[in-house]
Amino acid sequence: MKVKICGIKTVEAASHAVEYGADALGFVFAESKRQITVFQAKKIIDELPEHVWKVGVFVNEDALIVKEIARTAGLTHIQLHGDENPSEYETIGLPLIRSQSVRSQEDLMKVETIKADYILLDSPPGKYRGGNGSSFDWEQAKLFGHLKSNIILAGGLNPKNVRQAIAKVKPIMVDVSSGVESNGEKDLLKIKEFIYNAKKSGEEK
Ligand SMILES: O=C(O)c1ccccc1N[C@@H]1O[C@H](COP(=O)(O)O)[C@@H](O)[C@H]1O
Repeated sequence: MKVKICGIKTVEAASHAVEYGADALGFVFAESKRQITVFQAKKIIDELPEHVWKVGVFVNEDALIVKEIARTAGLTHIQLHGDENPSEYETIGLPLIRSQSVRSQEDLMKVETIKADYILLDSPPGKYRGGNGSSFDWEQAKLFGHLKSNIILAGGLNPKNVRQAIAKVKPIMVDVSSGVESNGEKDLLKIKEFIYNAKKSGEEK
């Protein structure tokens, strides 16, 4: 099971997450309490090992701006978390992760039409387009990861529920932001516990 820790804002949180086994780190360039600048992201990314995915999270940002941010910061993956058409971002030349809110089976049927390298299942937007700490009914997406091999599960995950979520949906990767924070900041113990619990639930894909 692969793990992405999103909303990274410090070298300390990034380096500990990698030490605990994170496969991917997310840097939010969209409107969010976790938003960082391209230069803050670059400073962190410059310290990271090559194998770790450096994922830029964007909401309805112009493709040329995304490309420039990706080049400057050293991103390896682009997460589109708004209403974007992924085909407009293909020329960036990086793997694309497209979010899909899950309210119903109809939402899951839309996944078939999305042309992206990875599909990220998330709860519907709250105050921000993502990172709101609320989960959707995983029963809706039961065993969806067995139907498609590129599913990332997100939305309200935390160290206590991640194993149950993985068992239900069978994703290739889990993604968390709010669930590994205390008082609005990344909590190193929660990050460690989340990664341990996710990796322990097996299902290497
Ligand atoms: O993390 C954010 O602040 C954020 C802001 C805007 C778009 C996406 C964002 N993060 C993504 O949201 C989901 C769910 O996060 P949470 O665990 O429920 O807080 C996840 O995919 C993050 O990558």
